[in-house]
Amino acid sequence: MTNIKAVIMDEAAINRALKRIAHEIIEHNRGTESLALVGIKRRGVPLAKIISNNIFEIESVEIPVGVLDITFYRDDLSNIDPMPRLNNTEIPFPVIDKKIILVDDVLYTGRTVRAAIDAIFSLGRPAAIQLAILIDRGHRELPIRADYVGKNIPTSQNELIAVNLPEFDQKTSVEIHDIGLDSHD
Ligand SMILES: O=P(O)(O)OC[C@H]1O[C@H](OP(=O)(O)OP(=O)(O)O)[C@H](O)[C@@H]1O
Ligand SMILES: O=c1cc[nH]c(=O)[nH]1
Repeated sequence: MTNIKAVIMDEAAINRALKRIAHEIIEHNRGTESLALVGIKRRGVPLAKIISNNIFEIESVEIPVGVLDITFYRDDLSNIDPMPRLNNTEIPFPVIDKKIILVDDVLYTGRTVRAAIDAIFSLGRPAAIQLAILIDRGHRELPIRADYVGKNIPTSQNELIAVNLPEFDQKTSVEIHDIGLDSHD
């Protein structure tokens, strides 16, 4: 059971961050040439679509959105493989020579993003891969960093970041939860 400790971003704050990220992507890449977005399921997908819509509002250019489904592979009900694996890919464009912007809701250990980078390279050689994240909560276990960050939220290991989006959660917010690991200290 987790307890909500605080609401860190409301809908307006999330929308502002995603508009800023759209501007930063355009600025960093000096336009939209060769850009493509890839959302990591589940919550990275609606975020990638919002960023694509925001870029359209700014530049009147449609940036394609692909989907990667990466989950922690379980070999039984108790053991979780330390490396997340690719389940499914819906990338409706060639990745060769594209500047791919990976999009996810939370960056934590970096293992999901590592699997996503592997998945992209298995499809071809992109010109570049960049990373857009709504929340960077720290605790990286791999040398991975985001190029575009909605908000940095320093956390402890006994906290959890919950990104709520209407597609899955019937609300739009970012919450910090206590997962109660300290309850017996
Ligand atoms: O940096 P990492 O340690 O890999 O953690 C980050 C990942 O964890 C969450 O996914 P989750 O497996 O909870 O699935 P969800 O997107 O369906 O919430 C989140 O959406 C990221 O994809
Ligand atoms: O706090 C976390 C860590 C990984 N994934 C999440 O969605 N939240």
